[in-house]
Amino acid sequence: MDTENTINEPVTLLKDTTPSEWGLYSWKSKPIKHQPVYSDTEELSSVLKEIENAPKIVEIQDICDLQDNIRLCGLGDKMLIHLGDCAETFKDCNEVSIKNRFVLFNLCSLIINKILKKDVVKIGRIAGQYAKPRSSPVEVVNGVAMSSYFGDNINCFSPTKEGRVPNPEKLIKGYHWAVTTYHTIEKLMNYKTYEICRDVLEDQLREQTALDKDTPEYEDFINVIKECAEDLSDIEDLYVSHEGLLLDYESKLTKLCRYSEDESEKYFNTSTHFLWVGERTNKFDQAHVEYFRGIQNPIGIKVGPKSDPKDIVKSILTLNPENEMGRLTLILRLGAKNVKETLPPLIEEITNHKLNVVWVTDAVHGNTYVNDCKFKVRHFDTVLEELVSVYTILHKNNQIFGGIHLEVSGDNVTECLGGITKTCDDDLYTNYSTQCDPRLSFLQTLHLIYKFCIEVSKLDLLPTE
Ligand SMILES: O=C[C@H](O)[C@H](O)COP(=O)(O)O
Ligand SMILES: C=C(OP(=O)(O)O)C(=O)O
Ligand SMILES: [Mn+2]
Repeated sequence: MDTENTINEPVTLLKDTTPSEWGLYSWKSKPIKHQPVYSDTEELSSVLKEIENAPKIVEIQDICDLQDNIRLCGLGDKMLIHLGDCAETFKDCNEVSIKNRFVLFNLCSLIINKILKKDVVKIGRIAGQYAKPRSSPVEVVNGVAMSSYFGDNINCFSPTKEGRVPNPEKLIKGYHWAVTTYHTIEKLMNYKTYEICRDVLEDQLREQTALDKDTPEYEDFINVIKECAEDLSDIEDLYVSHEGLLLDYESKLTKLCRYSEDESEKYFNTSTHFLWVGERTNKFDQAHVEYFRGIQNPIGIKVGPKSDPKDIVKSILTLNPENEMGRLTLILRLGAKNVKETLPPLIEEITNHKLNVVWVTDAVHGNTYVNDCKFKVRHFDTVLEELVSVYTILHKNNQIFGGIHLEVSGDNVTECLGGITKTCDDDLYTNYSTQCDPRLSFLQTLHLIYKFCIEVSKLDLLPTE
Protein backbone atom coordinates (compact mmCIF):
# COMPACT_ATOMS: atom_id res chain seq x y z
CA MET A 1 0.00 0.00 0.00
CA ASP A 2 1.26 3.50 -0.75
CA THR A 3 0.95 5.57 2.39
CA GLU A 4 1.03 8.88 0.52
CA ASN A 5 -1.41 11.35 2.05
CA THR A 6 -2.61 9.07 4.81
CA ILE A 7 -2.67 9.76 8.51
CA ASN A 8 -2.79 7.05 11.13
CA GLU A 9 -5.37 7.01 13.87
CA PRO A 10 -4.00 7.88 17.33
CA VAL A 11 -2.44 4.96 19.15
CA THR A 12 -3.08 4.03 22.75
CA LEU A 13 -0.26 5.11 25.02
CA LEU A 14 2.11 2.42 26.14
CA LYS A 15 1.45 1.75 29.80
CA ASP A 16 4.95 2.50 31.03
CA THR A 17 5.08 5.84 29.23
CA THR A 18 1.85 7.27 30.64
CA PRO A 19 3.15 10.63 31.82
CA SER A 20 2.55 12.34 35.12
CA GLU A 21 1.40 15.95 35.18
CA TRP A 22 3.59 18.35 33.20
CA GLY A 23 4.75 21.68 34.61
CA LEU A 24 7.16 24.27 33.26
CA TYR A 25 9.77 22.94 35.68
CA SER A 26 8.76 19.27 35.94
CA TRP A 27 11.95 18.48 33.99
CA LYS A 28 13.89 19.42 37.14
CA SER A 29 12.90 16.15 38.79
CA LYS A 30 14.41 14.06 35.96
CA PRO A 31 18.03 13.16 35.20
CA ILE A 32 19.60 15.82 33.02
CA LYS A 33 22.68 15.88 30.79
CA HIS A 34 24.81 18.49 29.05
CA GLN A 35 24.05 21.49 31.26
CA PRO A 36 26.80 23.99 32.12
CA VAL A 37 27.86 24.30 35.73
CA TYR A 38 27.96 27.95 36.84
CA SER A 39 29.99 28.90 39.87
CA ASP A 40 28.09 32.15 40.50
CA THR A 41 24.56 30.90 41.04
CA GLU A 42 23.34 34.31 42.21
CA GLU A 43 24.38 35.90 38.98
CA LEU A 44 22.75 33.06 37.07
CA SER A 45 19.45 33.65 38.91
CA SER A 46 19.51 37.37 38.20
CA VAL A 47 20.28 36.77 34.51
CA LEU A 48 17.46 34.25 34.23
CA LYS A 49 15.06 36.72 35.83
CA GLU A 50 15.99 39.30 33.24
CA ILE A 51 15.45 36.80 30.44
CA GLU A 52 12.09 35.76 31.89
CA ASN A 53 10.85 39.32 31.48
CA ALA A 54 12.12 39.68 27.94
CA PRO A 55 9.65 39.86 25.06
CA LYS A 56 8.85 37.00 22.68
CA ILE A 57 11.22 36.69 19.73
CA VAL A 58 8.80 35.01 17.33
CA GLU A 59 5.04 35.18 16.81
CA ILE A 60 2.80 32.39 18.08
CA GLN A 61 0.84 32.36 14.83
CA ASP A 62 4.06 31.68 12.90
CA ILE A 63 4.87 28.75 15.20
CA CYS A 64 1.44 27.28 14.45
CA ASP A 65 1.80 27.94 10.72
CA LEU A 66 5.10 26.10 10.76
CA GLN A 67 3.48 23.05 12.33
CA ASP A 68 0.88 23.06 9.51
CA ASN A 69 3.67 23.31 6.98
CA ILE A 70 5.67 20.49 8.53
CA ARG A 71 2.52 18.38 8.47
CA LEU A 72 2.44 18.88 4.71
CA CYS A 73 6.05 17.67 4.56
CA GLY A 74 4.99 14.55 6.44
CA LEU A 75 2.28 13.96 3.87
CA GLY A 76 4.61 14.43 0.92
CA ASP A 77 3.03 17.65 -0.35
CA LYS A 78 6.05 19.76 0.60
CA MET A 79 9.68 19.14 1.50
CA LEU A 80 11.53 20.50 4.53
CA ILE A 81 15.03 21.92 4.45
CA HIS A 82 16.60 22.54 7.86
CA LEU A 83 19.98 24.20 7.37
CA GLY A 84 22.57 26.26 9.17
CA ASP A 85 25.61 26.40 11.38
CA CYS A 86 26.59 23.71 13.82
CA ALA A 87 27.40 26.43 16.34
CA GLU A 88 26.08 29.83 15.34
CA THR A 89 28.33 32.61 16.66
CA PHE A 90 27.75 36.11 18.02
CA LYS A 91 30.40 37.51 15.67
CA ASP A 92 28.43 36.21 12.67
CA CYS A 93 25.45 38.28 13.70
CA ASN A 94 26.30 40.80 10.99
CA GLU A 95 24.59 41.95 7.80
CA VAL A 96 26.80 39.98 5.39
CA SER A 97 26.75 36.65 7.19
CA ILE A 98 23.00 36.71 7.78
CA LYS A 99 22.32 37.74 4.19
CA ASN A 100 24.54 34.97 2.81
CA ARG A 101 22.78 32.33 4.89
CA PHE A 102 19.38 33.74 3.96
CA VAL A 103 20.24 33.59 0.26
CA LEU A 104 21.68 30.10 0.55
CA PHE A 105 18.52 28.76 2.19
CA ASN A 106 16.39 30.40 -0.51
CA LEU A 107 18.49 29.05 -3.35
CA CYS A 108 18.35 25.51 -1.94
CA SER A 109 14.60 25.80 -1.78
CA LEU A 110 14.40 27.07 -5.37
CA ILE A 111 16.58 24.22 -6.67
CA ILE A 112 14.27 21.62 -5.09
CA ASN A 113 11.30 23.51 -6.40
CA LYS A 114 12.70 23.57 -9.90
CA ILE A 115 13.95 19.99 -10.18
CA LEU A 116 11.60 18.03 -7.92
CA LYS A 117 8.60 20.33 -8.40
CA LYS A 118 7.99 20.44 -4.66
CA ASP A 119 7.18 23.40 -2.48
CA VAL A 120 9.73 23.77 0.25
CA VAL A 121 9.48 24.71 3.91
CA LYS A 122 12.65 26.40 5.13
CA ILE A 123 13.95 26.31 8.69
CA GLY A 124 17.30 27.81 9.61
CA ARG A 125 19.53 26.65 12.42
CA ILE A 126 19.73 30.35 13.10
CA ALA A 127 18.78 33.14 15.53
CA GLY A 128 19.67 31.22 18.70
CA GLN A 129 21.72 28.11 17.82
CA TYR A 130 24.28 29.03 20.46
CA ALA A 131 24.58 26.00 22.79
CA LYS A 132 26.45 22.77 22.07
CA PRO A 133 26.59 19.36 23.70
CA ARG A 134 30.19 18.12 23.48
CA SER A 135 31.71 14.64 23.50
CA SER A 136 34.16 15.67 26.19
CA PRO A 137 33.67 18.33 28.90
CA VAL A 138 37.38 19.19 28.84
CA GLU A 139 40.10 19.59 26.25
CA VAL A 140 43.83 20.20 26.27
CA VAL A 141 45.07 23.12 24.13
CA ASN A 142 48.84 23.63 23.85
CA GLY A 143 49.34 21.53 26.94
CA VAL A 144 46.76 23.45 29.02
CA ALA A 145 43.66 21.59 30.24
CA MET A 146 40.48 23.67 30.10
CA SER A 147 36.74 23.34 29.71
CA SER A 148 35.57 22.53 26.19
CA TYR A 149 33.76 25.23 24.24
CA PHE A 150 29.99 24.82 24.72
CA GLY A 151 28.68 27.51 22.38
CA ASP A 152 28.62 31.30 22.51
CA ASN A 153 25.68 31.21 24.95
CA ILE A 154 27.93 29.61 27.53
CA ASN A 155 31.63 30.34 27.16
CA CYS A 156 34.28 31.78 24.83
CA PHE A 157 35.67 29.92 21.86
CA SER A 158 39.16 31.34 22.27
CA PRO A 159 41.13 28.76 24.24
CA THR A 160 41.96 30.32 27.60
CA LYS A 161 41.13 28.79 30.95
CA GLU A 162 39.31 31.96 32.10
CA GLY A 163 37.31 32.44 28.91
CA ARG A 164 36.11 28.88 28.98
CA VAL A 165 34.46 29.27 32.38
CA PRO A 166 30.63 29.29 31.85
CA ASN A 167 29.46 32.89 32.16
CA PRO A 168 25.75 33.64 32.82
CA GLU A 169 26.02 37.05 31.12
CA LYS A 170 26.41 35.23 27.82
CA LEU A 171 22.84 34.00 28.07
CA ILE A 172 21.62 37.60 27.91
CA LYS A 173 23.90 38.30 24.98
CA GLY A 174 22.58 35.17 23.25
CA TYR A 175 19.02 36.38 23.68
CA HIS A 176 19.86 39.80 22.20
CA TRP A 177 21.86 38.42 19.28
CA ALA A 178 19.00 36.04 18.51
CA VAL A 179 16.59 39.00 18.45
CA THR A 180 18.88 40.99 16.18
CA THR A 181 19.40 38.06 13.82
CA TYR A 182 15.68 37.40 13.61
CA HIS A 183 14.89 41.05 12.91
CA THR A 184 17.49 41.07 10.16
CA ILE A 185 15.91 37.98 8.61
CA GLU A 186 12.49 39.60 8.79
CA LYS A 187 13.84 42.65 6.98
CA LEU A 188 15.33 40.42 4.30
CA MET A 189 12.02 38.59 3.88
CA ASN A 190 10.33 41.88 3.09
CA TYR A 191 12.96 42.85 0.59
CA LYS A 192 13.31 41.96 -3.09
CA THR A 193 14.75 38.50 -2.51
CA TYR A 194 15.75 37.95 -6.13
CA GLU A 195 17.99 41.02 -6.17
CA ILE A 196 19.90 39.92 -3.10
CA CYS A 197 20.08 36.31 -4.37
CA ARG A 198 21.61 37.36 -7.67
CA ASP A 199 24.19 39.62 -6.02
CA VAL A 200 25.26 37.12 -3.38
CA LEU A 201 25.54 34.30 -5.92
CA GLU A 202 27.63 36.44 -8.27
CA ASP A 203 30.00 37.27 -5.41
CA GLN A 204 30.33 33.64 -4.39
CA LEU A 205 31.04 32.50 -7.94
CA ARG A 206 33.60 35.27 -8.40
CA GLU A 207 35.40 34.29 -5.18
CA GLN A 208 35.55 30.63 -6.16
CA THR A 209 38.07 30.37 -8.94
CA ALA A 210 38.83 26.66 -8.67
CA LEU A 211 35.50 24.99 -9.34
CA ASP A 212 35.55 21.49 -10.79
CA LYS A 213 34.70 22.30 -14.40
CA ASP A 214 35.34 18.67 -15.42
CA THR A 215 32.41 17.43 -13.44
CA PRO A 216 29.83 16.31 -16.06
CA GLU A 217 26.99 18.31 -14.55
CA TYR A 218 29.05 21.52 -14.17
CA GLU A 219 27.29 23.61 -16.82
CA ASP A 220 23.81 22.46 -15.97
CA PHE A 221 24.46 23.10 -12.26
CA ILE A 222 25.67 26.64 -12.87
CA ASN A 223 22.73 27.36 -15.18
CA VAL A 224 20.25 26.00 -12.67
CA ILE A 225 21.57 28.07 -9.77
CA LYS A 226 21.74 31.21 -11.89
CA GLU A 227 18.16 30.68 -13.05
CA CYS A 228 17.08 30.10 -9.46
CA ALA A 229 18.76 33.33 -8.39
CA GLU A 230 16.61 35.23 -10.89
CA ASP A 231 13.45 33.52 -9.71
CA LEU A 232 10.88 35.67 -7.99
CA SER A 233 8.58 32.94 -6.80
CA ASP A 234 10.12 31.99 -3.48
CA ILE A 235 9.22 34.69 -1.04
CA GLU A 236 7.82 32.41 1.63
CA ASP A 237 8.87 32.60 5.23
CA LEU A 238 12.11 31.42 6.70
CA TYR A 239 11.47 29.85 10.07
CA VAL A 240 14.12 29.72 12.80
CA SER A 241 15.22 26.97 15.17
CA HIS A 242 17.83 25.80 17.63
CA GLU A 243 18.62 22.77 19.77
CA GLY A 244 16.64 23.06 23.00
CA LEU A 245 19.59 22.22 25.19
CA LEU A 246 19.83 24.71 28.07
CA LEU A 247 16.62 24.02 29.89
CA ASP A 248 16.98 26.89 32.39
CA TYR A 249 17.17 29.31 29.47
CA GLU A 250 14.44 27.64 27.39
CA SER A 251 12.02 27.53 30.34
CA LYS A 252 12.36 31.26 30.94
CA LEU A 253 11.34 31.99 27.37
CA THR A 254 8.44 29.52 27.51
CA LYS A 255 5.22 31.41 28.06
CA LEU A 256 1.51 30.74 28.37
CA CYS A 257 -0.06 32.08 25.18
CA ARG A 258 -3.39 31.90 23.44
CA TYR A 259 -3.18 31.43 19.72
CA SER A 260 -6.77 31.59 18.66
CA GLU A 261 -9.93 33.05 20.17
CA ASP A 262 -11.45 29.71 21.07
CA GLU A 263 -8.32 28.01 22.43
CA SER A 264 -7.20 28.00 26.02
CA GLU A 265 -3.71 29.26 26.87
CA LYS A 266 -0.86 26.85 26.22
CA TYR A 267 2.90 26.89 26.69
CA PHE A 268 4.99 27.99 23.73
CA ASN A 269 8.72 28.43 23.56
CA THR A 270 8.64 32.00 22.30
CA SER A 271 12.34 32.24 21.42
CA THR A 272 12.09 30.27 18.19
CA HIS A 273 9.66 28.45 15.92
CA PHE A 274 11.13 24.95 16.01
CA LEU A 275 13.34 23.18 18.55
CA TRP A 276 14.96 19.80 18.51
CA VAL A 277 16.15 17.38 21.18
CA GLY A 278 19.71 16.28 20.48
CA GLU A 279 20.89 12.72 20.08
CA ARG A 280 22.62 12.88 23.46
CA THR A 281 19.51 14.03 25.34
CA ASN A 282 16.69 12.13 23.62
CA LYS A 283 15.82 9.57 26.32
CA PHE A 284 12.11 9.30 27.10
CA ASP A 285 12.62 9.31 30.89
CA GLN A 286 15.02 12.25 31.10
CA ALA A 287 14.74 16.00 31.50
CA HIS A 288 14.80 17.16 27.87
CA VAL A 289 11.95 14.97 26.69
CA GLU A 290 10.03 16.01 29.80
CA TYR A 291 10.42 19.72 28.96
CA PHE A 292 9.65 19.22 25.27
CA ARG A 293 6.44 17.30 25.82
CA GLY A 294 4.79 20.35 27.36
CA ILE A 295 5.49 22.93 24.66
CA GLN A 296 3.27 23.53 21.65
CA ASN A 297 6.04 24.27 19.13
CA PRO A 298 6.66 21.68 16.45
CA ILE A 299 9.68 19.69 17.62
CA GLY A 300 12.35 17.37 16.30
CA ILE A 301 14.15 14.47 17.90
CA LYS A 302 17.54 13.29 16.72
CA VAL A 303 18.02 9.57 16.16
CA GLY A 304 21.49 8.05 16.00
CA PRO A 305 22.72 4.66 14.76
CA LYS A 306 22.89 3.34 18.32
CA SER A 307 19.43 4.58 19.35
CA ASP A 308 17.20 1.66 20.31
CA PRO A 309 14.02 1.85 18.17
CA LYS A 310 11.97 0.80 21.20
CA ASP A 311 13.34 3.77 23.20
CA ILE A 312 12.69 6.11 20.30
CA VAL A 313 9.08 4.92 20.19
CA LYS A 314 8.75 5.64 23.91
CA SER A 315 10.10 9.16 23.38
CA ILE A 316 7.70 9.68 20.47
CA LEU A 317 4.72 8.49 22.49
CA THR A 318 5.72 10.83 25.29
CA LEU A 319 6.26 13.80 23.00
CA ASN A 320 3.29 13.32 20.70
CA PRO A 321 0.59 11.42 22.57
CA GLU A 322 -2.14 12.69 20.23
CA ASN A 323 -0.17 11.29 17.28
CA GLU A 324 -0.51 14.57 15.38
CA MET A 325 1.25 14.62 12.03
CA GLY A 326 3.57 17.65 11.93
CA ARG A 327 4.18 17.89 15.66
CA LEU A 328 7.14 15.55 15.63
CA THR A 329 9.99 15.34 13.15
CA LEU A 330 12.38 12.40 13.39
CA ILE A 331 15.79 13.73 12.44
CA LEU A 332 17.81 10.67 11.44
CA ARG A 333 21.59 11.05 11.74
CA LEU A 334 22.66 7.51 11.13
CA GLY A 335 25.84 7.78 9.07
CA ALA A 336 25.89 6.64 5.44
CA LYS A 337 27.42 3.28 6.28
CA ASN A 338 24.75 2.47 8.91
CA VAL A 339 21.61 3.40 7.03
CA LYS A 340 20.87 0.01 5.44
CA GLU A 341 21.20 -1.79 8.74
CA THR A 342 19.59 0.66 11.16
CA LEU A 343 16.80 2.37 9.25
CA PRO A 344 14.56 -0.64 8.38
CA PRO A 345 14.15 -1.81 12.03
CA LEU A 346 13.33 1.74 13.07
CA ILE A 347 10.73 2.07 10.33
CA GLU A 348 9.25 -1.24 11.40
CA GLU A 349 8.94 -0.17 15.02
CA ILE A 350 7.37 3.17 14.05
CA THR A 351 4.89 1.63 11.62
CA ASN A 352 3.96 -1.17 14.05
CA HIS A 353 2.85 1.55 16.46
CA LYS A 354 1.16 3.50 13.65
CA LEU A 355 3.06 6.63 14.64
CA ASN A 356 2.73 9.77 12.54
CA VAL A 357 6.22 11.18 12.18
CA VAL A 358 7.93 13.38 9.62
CA TRP A 359 11.07 11.62 8.41
CA VAL A 360 13.97 13.99 7.91
CA THR A 361 17.57 13.06 7.27
CA ASP A 362 20.49 14.84 8.92
CA ALA A 363 23.12 13.56 6.53
CA VAL A 364 26.08 15.15 8.29
CA HIS A 365 26.36 14.17 11.94
CA GLY A 366 26.92 10.47 11.33
CA ASN A 367 29.65 11.15 8.77
CA THR A 368 32.17 13.21 10.74
CA TYR A 369 35.73 12.02 11.20
CA VAL A 370 39.11 13.48 12.17
CA ASN A 371 41.69 13.46 9.37
CA ASP A 372 45.43 12.90 9.71
CA CYS A 373 46.03 16.61 10.32
CA LYS A 374 43.47 16.64 13.17
CA PHE A 375 40.75 18.51 11.28
CA LYS A 376 37.19 17.35 11.95
CA VAL A 377 35.82 16.80 8.44
CA ARG A 378 33.00 15.38 6.35
CA HIS A 379 33.11 14.34 2.72
CA PHE A 380 30.57 15.61 0.19
CA ASP A 381 30.16 12.14 -1.38
CA THR A 382 29.33 10.47 1.93
CA VAL A 383 26.76 13.12 2.78
CA LEU A 384 25.13 12.67 -0.64
CA GLU A 385 25.23 8.90 -0.23
CA GLU A 386 23.34 9.15 3.08
CA LEU A 387 20.69 11.45 1.60
CA VAL A 388 20.00 9.17 -1.34
CA SER A 389 20.14 6.02 0.72
CA VAL A 390 17.63 7.31 3.31
CA TYR A 391 15.37 8.54 0.51
CA THR A 392 15.45 5.13 -1.19
CA ILE A 393 14.89 3.05 1.93
CA LEU A 394 12.04 5.22 3.16
CA HIS A 395 10.40 5.01 -0.22
CA LYS A 396 10.81 1.23 -0.44
CA ASN A 397 9.13 0.99 2.95
CA ASN A 398 6.19 3.17 1.88
CA GLN A 399 7.28 6.11 4.03
CA ILE A 400 7.45 9.71 2.92
CA PHE A 401 10.84 11.41 2.72
CA GLY A 402 10.03 14.64 4.58
CA GLY A 403 13.22 16.61 4.19
CA ILE A 404 16.89 17.36 4.63
CA HIS A 405 18.89 18.62 7.62
CA LEU A 406 22.47 19.83 7.07
CA GLU A 407 25.18 21.91 8.70
CA VAL A 408 26.13 24.60 6.22
CA SER A 409 27.78 27.99 6.06
CA GLY A 410 26.71 30.91 3.89
CA ASP A 411 30.37 31.61 3.21
CA ASN A 412 33.18 30.23 1.18
CA VAL A 413 34.56 28.06 4.02
CA THR A 414 36.88 25.08 3.60
CA GLU A 415 35.68 22.60 6.19
CA CYS A 416 34.16 19.71 4.23
CA LEU A 417 35.94 17.80 1.48
CA GLY A 418 34.94 17.24 -2.16
CA GLY A 419 32.06 18.54 -4.24
CA ILE A 420 32.15 21.21 -6.92
CA THR A 421 34.84 23.13 -5.01
CA LYS A 422 37.15 20.06 -5.08
CA THR A 423 38.13 20.90 -1.50
CA CYS A 424 41.00 18.63 -0.43
CA ASP A 425 42.91 18.11 2.83
CA ASP A 426 45.41 20.88 2.05
CA ASP A 427 42.59 23.40 1.43
CA LEU A 428 41.36 22.98 5.00
CA TYR A 429 44.07 25.42 6.10
CA THR A 430 42.55 28.18 3.92
CA ASN A 431 39.29 28.95 5.71
CA TYR A 432 38.42 26.43 8.40
CA SER A 433 36.41 28.75 10.63
CA THR A 434 33.73 26.63 12.30
CA GLN A 435 33.58 26.71 16.09
CA CYS A 436 32.29 23.14 16.27
CA ASP A 437 31.45 20.78 13.38
CA PRO A 438 32.55 21.23 9.74
CA ARG A 439 30.00 22.91 7.50
CA LEU A 440 29.42 22.59 3.78
CA SER A 441 30.34 25.84 2.05
CA PHE A 442 27.82 27.97 0.12
CA LEU A 443 28.59 26.31 -3.23
CA GLN A 444 29.07 22.81 -1.82
CA THR A 445 25.59 23.09 -0.31
CA LEU A 446 23.96 24.19 -3.56
CA HIS A 447 25.82 21.44 -5.41
CA LEU A 448 24.72 18.84 -2.87
CA ILE A 449 21.07 19.83 -3.09
CA TYR A 450 21.30 19.88 -6.89
CA LYS A 451 22.92 16.42 -7.03
CA PHE A 452 20.41 15.01 -4.56
CA CYS A 453 17.51 16.30 -6.68
CA ILE A 454 19.00 14.94 -9.89
CA GLU A 455 19.75 11.54 -8.35
CA VAL A 456 16.37 11.01 -6.75
CA SER A 457 14.50 12.24 -9.80
CA LYS A 458 16.28 9.50 -11.78
CA LEU A 459 15.27 6.76 -9.33
CA ASP A 460 12.42 4.71 -10.66
CA LEU A 461 10.63 4.26 -7.39
CA LEU A 462 7.14 2.91 -7.57
CA PRO A 463 5.05 1.95 -4.56
CA THR A 464 6.11 -1.56 -3.52
CA GLU A 465 2.65 -2.99 -2.82
O1 LIG B 1 26.75 19.26 16.72
C1 LIG B 1 26.84 18.17 17.30
C2 LIG B 1 27.70 18.01 18.47
O2 LIG B 1 27.54 19.05 19.35
C3 LIG B 1 29.11 17.98 18.01
O3 LIG B 1 29.21 17.04 16.98
C4 LIG B 1 30.01 17.63 19.15
O4 LIG B 1 31.30 17.68 18.71
P1 LIG B 1 32.48 17.04 19.55
O5 LIG B 1 32.40 15.55 19.33
O6 LIG B 1 33.71 17.64 18.94
O7 LIG B 1 32.29 17.42 20.96
C1 LIG C 1 24.18 18.40 18.47
C2 LIG C 1 23.71 18.19 17.27
O1 LIG C 1 23.59 17.02 16.68
P1 LIG C 1 23.36 15.59 17.31
O2 LIG C 1 22.50 15.76 18.51
O3 LIG C 1 22.68 14.86 16.21
O4 LIG C 1 24.72 15.06 17.60
C3 LIG C 1 23.30 19.29 16.38
O5 LIG C 1 22.58 19.04 15.41
O6 LIG C 1 23.72 20.41 16.64
MN1 LIG D 1 27.01 19.69 14.67
